[in-house]
Amino acid sequence: MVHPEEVDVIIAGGGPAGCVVAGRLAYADPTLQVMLVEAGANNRDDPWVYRPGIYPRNMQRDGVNDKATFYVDTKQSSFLRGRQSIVPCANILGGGSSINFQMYTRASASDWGVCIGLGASKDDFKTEGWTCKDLHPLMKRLENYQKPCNNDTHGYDGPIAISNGGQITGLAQDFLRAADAIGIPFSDDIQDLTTSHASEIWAKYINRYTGRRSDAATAYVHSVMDVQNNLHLRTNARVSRVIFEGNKAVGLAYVPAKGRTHKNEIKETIVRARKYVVLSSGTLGTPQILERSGVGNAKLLKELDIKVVSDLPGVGEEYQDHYTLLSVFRASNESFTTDDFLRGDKETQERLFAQWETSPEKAVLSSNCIDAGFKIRPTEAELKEMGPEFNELWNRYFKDKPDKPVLFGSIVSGAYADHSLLPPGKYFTMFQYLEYPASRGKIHIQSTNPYKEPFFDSGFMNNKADFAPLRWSYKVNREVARRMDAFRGELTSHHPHFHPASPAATRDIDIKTAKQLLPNSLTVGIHMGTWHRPSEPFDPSKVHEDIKYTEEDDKAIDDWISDHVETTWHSLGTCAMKPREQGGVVDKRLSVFGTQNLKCVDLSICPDNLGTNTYSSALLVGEKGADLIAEELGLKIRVPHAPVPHSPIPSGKPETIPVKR
Ligand SMILES: Cc1cc2nc3c(=O)[nH]c(=O)nc-3n(C[C@H](O)[C@H](O)[C@H](O)COP(=O)(O)OP(=O)(O)OC[C@H]3O[C@@H](n4cnc5c(N)ncnc54)[C@H](O)[C@@H]3O)c2cc1C
Repeated sequence: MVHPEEVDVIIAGGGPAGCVVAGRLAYADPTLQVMLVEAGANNRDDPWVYRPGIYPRNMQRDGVNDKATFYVDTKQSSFLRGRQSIVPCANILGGGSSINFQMYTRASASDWGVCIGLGASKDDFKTEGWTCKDLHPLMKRLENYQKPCNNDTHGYDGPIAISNGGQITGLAQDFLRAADAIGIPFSDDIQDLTTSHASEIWAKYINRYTGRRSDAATAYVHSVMDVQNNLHLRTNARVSRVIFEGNKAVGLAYVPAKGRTHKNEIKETIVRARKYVVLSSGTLGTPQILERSGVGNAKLLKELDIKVVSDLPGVGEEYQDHYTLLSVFRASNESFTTDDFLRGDKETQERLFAQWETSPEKAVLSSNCIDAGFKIRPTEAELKEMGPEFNELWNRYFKDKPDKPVLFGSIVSGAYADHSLLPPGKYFTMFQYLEYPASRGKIHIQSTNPYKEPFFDSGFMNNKADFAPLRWSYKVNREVARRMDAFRGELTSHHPHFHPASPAATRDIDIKTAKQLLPNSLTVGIHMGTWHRPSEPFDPSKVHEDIKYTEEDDKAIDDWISDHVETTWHSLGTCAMKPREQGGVVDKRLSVFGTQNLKCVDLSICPDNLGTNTYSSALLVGEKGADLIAEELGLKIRVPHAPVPHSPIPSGKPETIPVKR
């Protein structure tokens, strides 16, 4: 079908937020013409999208798998000891929801504003209409929650499936018991918007009946395109700029996804929008489109010879993320882990792929094998050891907001690593996320050419306050790991390099486990001085003492943080919703200051960080944006949404949302 040259609403970027806006508006009124323009490929029926367990492959950067764009720090960072960090970002319909790790969490109530169950009034978004109380009905509207639950904060009729997936590994239960032993109690549900120090079986964006990933395009866009013909999808099309008449947005220009044209000419296609242009190209995409269109810091725009439509110095500033550290541990040979599958063992792969085809409702691949996790806050004693910079932040930001965790931790049943670099054996990985870093970065275009890389400064660790909680995080996670029954040592390459004589020095696989792994080896356990420091053999009744760290050990951890801290892929904040004079880019209705008919609807609008894996928040911002636009168009959002397609349904099970008509 030829695409229309004019529609009512055009949306740039098909990530979670863009898919919600496109799907909700199109479904609300079948006469409304809506177009969604996405730079990446269509995700529909792509088995490398919908099978949950293959998700690590999405981070392969091999020139074939182009489901992600990799943003690299333009300059070396002194805060990272001269390193340039890399932030992968989705480049496919569904955005992050098509490639992410599918971990389900939700932001704390005070991240938005005062909410049910939370005593004090805390309001990080500081914007009318955006308190947790305002947003809670929308949080419920998007969820098809498939776990047993003893609170009423979740939703059951929405298009996004949330469940435990096909299986929960034994390592998860082991982790929960060990976490409890160091003072992190188990809870049924820590995603109730207020719990900030407890552990749980960690839910996933996976449909428990079909075993498929619950991505936003399938839930919101394909569902509508299956039953109506007013939603026009254009994929492999990169939006270059907004078309303005004066300061009124009247359309979009897009170019082919790859700049391979003759003589590198820019071949733009223009689509006009009668009512709204919506930018949903994500935290790193949206500010670039705005700047190419003349919305941004006037000084920068003039330097690039771009006509200024609205002078907004905040565009591209205040980039935020969560910071990940991961430490890898040896697991007992009896443990179930995904290592053989990820390593490429043929028999294991054939078996697990076949299992997913025949029994997706209970298959290993119907899971991300990230089955348990916790949110934590430091104790008074721990705070004393965390230095003045973090204590200042604590007093200002965390102390009076008891619903805010400082860190998330979760266990992966396998090594989240390149298996070609690992010795044989089984592993588990401790993921650790700093939820509210004080550091900030920025992104700005360097050219009007949409194919030219922008200037990017992740800003990772450029505020000293972020070192202490990450150092604490490493220690806490190590204490949990050491107390697990499956623990068989530390993979020393994936830990800080402590002095070999330090009692804190890491110890690798114990000799008994190594001999089981390599029974015919002539070298297991040979004396090689400091090269070989095996763990003690496993003793189920051992009582553990916490490891003591010296100043020198702490310095080794800080260096390791600088060398290895990474993105959590949770970018937000570059087009903040706050007053214009404070660097704001959008108002409370998500309209871009100084323009007409132009909205930003994605995580770039967050004025402050959100303590969560951010898919839930991107969906929520999309739901809120859809409501605001629908209201202005005089429409009402229809619930439940169009039935989510799952065809071909592998097991013959019907869709999970029973649609009553
Ligand atoms: C590898 C990875 C793992 C993650 N793991 C989790 C997890 O386990 N749990 C969780 O909750 N969250 C996770 N996230 C985060 C979550 O997926 C994101 O926060 C969420 O997708 C952000 O939604 P968004 O709509 O703001 O933007 P995005 O998802 O970034 O979507 C933006 C879309 O716009 C498109 N685009 C960009 N520029 C243009 C342009 N010029 N023209 C047209 N289209 C454009 C992109 O291709 C993309 O599809 C992960 C993200 C990644 C990348």
